Amino acid sequence: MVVAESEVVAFQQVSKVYNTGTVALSNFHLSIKEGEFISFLGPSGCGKSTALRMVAGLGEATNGEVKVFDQKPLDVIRNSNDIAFVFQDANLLPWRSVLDNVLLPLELRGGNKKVHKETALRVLEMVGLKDHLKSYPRQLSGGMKMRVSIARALAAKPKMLLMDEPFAALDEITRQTLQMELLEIWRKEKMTILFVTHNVYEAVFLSTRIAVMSARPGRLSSMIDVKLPSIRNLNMRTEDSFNEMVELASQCLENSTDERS
Ligand SMILES: Nc1ncnc2c1ncn2[C@@H]1O[C@H](COP(=O)(O)OP(=O)(O)OP(=O)(O)O)[C@@H](O)[C@H]1O
Repeated sequence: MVVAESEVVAFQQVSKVYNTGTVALSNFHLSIKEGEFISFLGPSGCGKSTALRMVAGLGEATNGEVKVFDQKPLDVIRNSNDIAFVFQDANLLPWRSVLDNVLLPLELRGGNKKVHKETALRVLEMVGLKDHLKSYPRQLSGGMKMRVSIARALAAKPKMLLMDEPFAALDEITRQTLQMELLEIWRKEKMTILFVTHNVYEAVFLSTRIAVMSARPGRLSSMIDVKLPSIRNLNMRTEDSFNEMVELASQCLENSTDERS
């Protein structure tokens, strides 16, 4: 189990109003500690992606402040590789092989090509793609494309992984396999993971804590400590303790939706 220690992300009374007038976040307050696996759970349009994107420096707070490693997110992005982002769409370059897609961000950074290749091979092995190095995206299933996308993010050795509904487009079996693999990577690499989902089961299965957000404008409606063993496995889903957590998260989600009125 990774021990949560210092604060790595702080949302301090953050409000976000887009120039269309949409209030996406209102007084959003949350502190995330090193090594946590935090899911943002909430109804569609409640500002989950907006919050996640702000951690990556993609959009500034209208009011309040977001701090990452006690710095402005953009400064972290500019000066380090500490943050990596995985989107729902794998966003691979179709003309580059699996290996070359993972190598691209490393090449752009410059440095030793041999070391980059070793790094790329290591992360591709972690996601189970070492036998597909020369394949092209068109030859891969949706799950394999997502594995490449995760490998590409891991290649930079980030301290924090931001994931915006990465498994939403995958079938249930692939989704479960990737969830298990992600937990394994999280444990081995000792990263902090911020994960957006609107799937209650997924949030409970993956997270150490769940930030339940209320419908627009998004606020933190409740924080759930997921009281399950730190090592998760797929059989847990049939256990009472798991289903009780799902029940609790569903109830919080329902209450957060009621807060709209
Ligand atoms: N660039 C933008 N300009 C204007 N409005 C935006 C922009 N991005 C998001 N919004 C609006 O802000 C609100 C929150 O959007 P956001 O994508 O953060 O929600 P979400 O909870 O991630 O939604 P979903 O679960 O459907 O992906 C929505 O009403 C959305 O339409």
